[in-house]
Amino acid sequence: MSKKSKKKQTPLMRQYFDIKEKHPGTILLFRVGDFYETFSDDAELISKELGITLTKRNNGGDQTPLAGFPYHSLDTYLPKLVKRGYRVAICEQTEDPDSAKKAGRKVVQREVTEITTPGVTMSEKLLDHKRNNFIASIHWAGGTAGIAFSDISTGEFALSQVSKGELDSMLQSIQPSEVLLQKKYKNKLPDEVARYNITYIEDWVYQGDYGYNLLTDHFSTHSLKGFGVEELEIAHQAAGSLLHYMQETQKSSLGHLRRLYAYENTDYMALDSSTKRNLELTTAMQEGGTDGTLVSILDDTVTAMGGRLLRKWIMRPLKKVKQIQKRLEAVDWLYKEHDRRHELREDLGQIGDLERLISRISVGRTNARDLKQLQLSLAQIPRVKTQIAQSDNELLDSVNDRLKLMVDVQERIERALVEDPPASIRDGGIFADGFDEDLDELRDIARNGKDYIAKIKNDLAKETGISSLKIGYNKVFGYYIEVTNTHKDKVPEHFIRKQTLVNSERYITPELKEVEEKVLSSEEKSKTLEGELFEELRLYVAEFADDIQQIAAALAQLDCLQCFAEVSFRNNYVRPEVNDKDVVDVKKGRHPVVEKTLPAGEPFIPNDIYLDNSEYQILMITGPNMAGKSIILRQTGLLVLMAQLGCFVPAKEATIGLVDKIFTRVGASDNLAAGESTFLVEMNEAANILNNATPKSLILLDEVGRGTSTFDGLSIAWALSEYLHNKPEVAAKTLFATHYHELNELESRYERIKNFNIKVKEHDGKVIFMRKLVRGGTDHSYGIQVANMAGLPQVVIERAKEILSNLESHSLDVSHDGNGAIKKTAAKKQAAKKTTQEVQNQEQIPQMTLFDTHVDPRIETVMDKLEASDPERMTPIEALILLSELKKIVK
Ligand SMILES: Nc1ncnc2c1ncn2[C@@H]1O[C@H](COP(=O)(O)OP(=O)(O)OP(=O)(O)O)[C@@H](O)[C@H]1O
Repeated sequence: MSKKSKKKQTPLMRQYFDIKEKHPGTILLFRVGDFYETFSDDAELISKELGITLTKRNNGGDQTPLAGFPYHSLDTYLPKLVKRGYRVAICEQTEDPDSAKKAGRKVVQREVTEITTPGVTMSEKLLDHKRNNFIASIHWAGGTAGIAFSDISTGEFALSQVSKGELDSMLQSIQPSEVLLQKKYKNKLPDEVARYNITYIEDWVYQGDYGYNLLTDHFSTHSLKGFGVEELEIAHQAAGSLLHYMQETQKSSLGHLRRLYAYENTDYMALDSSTKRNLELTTAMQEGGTDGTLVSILDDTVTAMGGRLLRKWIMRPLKKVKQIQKRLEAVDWLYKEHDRRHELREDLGQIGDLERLISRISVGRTNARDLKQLQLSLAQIPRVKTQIAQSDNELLDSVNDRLKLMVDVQERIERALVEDPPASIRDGGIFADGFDEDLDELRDIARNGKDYIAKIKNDLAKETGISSLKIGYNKVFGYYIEVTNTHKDKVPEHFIRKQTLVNSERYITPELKEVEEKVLSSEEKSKTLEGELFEELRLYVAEFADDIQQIAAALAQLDCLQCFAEVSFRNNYVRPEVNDKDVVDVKKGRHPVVEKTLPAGEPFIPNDIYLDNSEYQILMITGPNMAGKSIILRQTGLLVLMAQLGCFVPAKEATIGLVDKIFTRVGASDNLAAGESTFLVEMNEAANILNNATPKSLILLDEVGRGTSTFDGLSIAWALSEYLHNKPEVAAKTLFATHYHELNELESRYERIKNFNIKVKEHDGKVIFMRKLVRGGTDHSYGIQVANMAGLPQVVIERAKEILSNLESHSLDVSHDGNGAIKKTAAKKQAAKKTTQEVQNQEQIPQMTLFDTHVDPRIETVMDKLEASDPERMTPIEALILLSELKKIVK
């Protein structure tokens, strides 16, 4: 805005644009009387986003667009804007119009008091009580990313340094609602962060000692050694910039951010981002909600803190046998103690969200109800302690030790507040009678003002002997004493004459004025005093933020443990044996989610899985589409993961040799990252597995190679299996589900590869799924039968059968996927032959007669057409047209 145009503006608009300029990238809600107004571009934006009428306001001759809403609608509109990813600054009037007038100002002073952003908010309307709301900041140096994240609503603040490759998985665990980056990345956004809501910060915030100094200032420490994060220098910049941003937006001290901790990955099982997604731990792959996820089955926590911790646990299963056993033991005790567990659930259920309560209390965005809830929650602690006191269990004992009673805080709040305080801290009525003498007096005066004046009147009448003395009130003098002229001579000297009327005189006395002052302002004063007392109480409680945060952490842990016990009991899970050995042995295992979601009357068929590093390292699992291959794979992954969470598992018996990492690669069509080639995604994931697996890992490969031609895919799958078998450093336990029956050949060549299949029966041309994993390979796909069951037009099915039998009678061992689509084109034939040849030369695999070179050329054309078609997307008419085209070719 040029100076000239500034000159023309009205004072209010000038003030608006000045403040707006200081808060770039935010929507400025500008308080004008009882309204929050927006102008110019902001007005156009919010009118569109919130469906509010757009009007115009005179601005020094110009018309500026204007849109606003009443101040009491802030709670409705603010969350809407922030949920849509906007940052919103609230600009309040910081003085009343009278003071402005007295000071000769044309407009009242205004100030931005708070900025709410997707990642920095205390608003309950924006927060999900069972989820953290993290904001992260990232700083890259060389190949390392320093990352810091915080949830301002709970006081959590952590930092870490990871390789570029690990960053994606880390962000996946944290799922930040906002990511801070240096401005310099604006035009070259790194891939790992592209899908997040980015806020760009001035480059200097990430430079030099600024961040480090800001952190040490905030924590009042000389260094960060005490937090064990001194060495994480790259992450200091990230943590510093994050603190800078949070301070800027909150405009408060953030006293509840008490510690920094290093978010280390080494103590936890590694789950890369695709594994977290594929195993559907907290987010469903299809709709993105929680239905059908592991957390939807496991979460029966009864506190918000427990709910949030559970999500963190699920994203970071343990990797140390001792720690896992400790959790299992605690769960076991709670599992067996049914009565105690039920009572504990009741007691915990009465406890409010201590983490968020103390955060709000610390930053001052709170009210008396929060304090009351804190008190009532703390009052539950003795009951909780009693439930676990008898456990004689290491973990539960440690929880018990950390549950301090906080008697002083409780008593102070209890004494101070009324039973059911109001939501507002401005209107009084918060404090109990008897808590504060001055307040009692003020309330007494306000309540009994008239009695008080009457008493004074009686006292004065007695004192002066003027029985007709009256006390009256008018707006000019306030309270006054009226004495008729008859008694004028009895008026004592300390009466001050104010007015002479025909028959009487009016007086005041200092005592009367004092009382008047008290009566008239007692209500206002008592409100102000209550405000001060509240602030005092709030600050007193905020002093205990650290203790309360620790209690919250202990309660969250206890809640998760009882939740595992409850869920395990209800779902008939068993306690797994977790050890350091190299065997995963599950008897009658079930898929925790699928067993709950099958249609009524359809039982889940349990299966055994045995994996080790000496004989059963790679299980090659074949079976028709829909047989249950993917389910077996995922179920094994989830079972291992649950065991390492310290939860019981859906099985009859389970021994889990510790797994350091789980990798998954699921079928190409099951998971398509937008815009990326299916095959490329698949190969990236496969490469990641081969580069990072160890003999302690568990790999779940579902139809690797499906994204390319049969020969390429088969060759890759073959070579990959050999690599995992032959290379000792990566010889991980592997489940390999495949449609390539040719891979069954591997069993005879490699000692630790074993064939399994999921049994089906054929009856009247239909497939009956037995869902049983049995030893041995298969050589039949049943693809056409499954297509039939899926409702493909009969004419297509019949023709497909004809083509298949033709192909087979031509000894054309063409590999086809389960839907009958033939995977071969003339152009690819040469390349495919070459690939096979190369594989054969290098590895001397047995001769596979995949293609007969004496194929009728018409078949080639049919095959091309079929390959180009997608029966799943075809309408019956399109299928018929294709069929008649095919017929013409082979005529
Ligand atoms: N053990 C089981 N008990 C009962 N139902 C099962 C079982 N396993 C799988 N199912 C059912 O079969 C369906 C298909 O299973 P799944 O997706 O694992 O098949 P698939 O062999 O991987 O198929 P495709 O090769 O087409 O991907 C599941 O959605 C589930 O409803």
